Amino acid sequence: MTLLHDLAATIDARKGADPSSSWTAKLLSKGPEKCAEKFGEEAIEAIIEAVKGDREKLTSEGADVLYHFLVMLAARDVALDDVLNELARRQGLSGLDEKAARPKP
Ligand SMILES: N=c1c2ncn([C@@H]3O[C@H](COP(=O)(O)OP(=O)(O)OP(=O)(O)O)[C@@H](O)[C@H]3O)c2ncn1[C@@H]1O[C@H](COP(=O)(O)O)[C@@H](O)[C@H]1O
Repeated sequence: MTLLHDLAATIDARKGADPSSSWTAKLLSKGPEKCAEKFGEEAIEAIIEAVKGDREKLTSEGADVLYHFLVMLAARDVALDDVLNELARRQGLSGLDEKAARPKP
């Protein structure tokens, strides 16, 4: 189990929990659209710090992004392992080669 797996398990365990007891439960109770919106906000905050070049704030915002990404996945019942398996499938395949092999319109 990695830290991300532990966090995903904690997030899953918050499904249906009392929204007043946890931020995750509160966010999940608002539905997948709200979870996606929050992920988008966090991504934009990370982008701003990346553009500014503030490494410390980008690190902190990056953690927010990863956490809220996992919440967004959980809200749509997508398992972290499914995303990791997709990444594993792509391992060793150059992004440039993959793009060149796409069917031409
Ligand atoms: N990693 C996180 C994590 N990262 C960020 N957050 C919360 O995400 C919320 C949103 O952060 P913001 O700074 O955007 O807060 P905001 O109030 O929306 O700010 P504005 O948009 O209003 O400016 C805050 O309440 C943060 O505390 C997190 N909340 C929980 N976790 C993990 O999830 C676990 C379970 O948490 P609970 O569900 O709260 O028990 C925790 O033990 C942590 O491991």
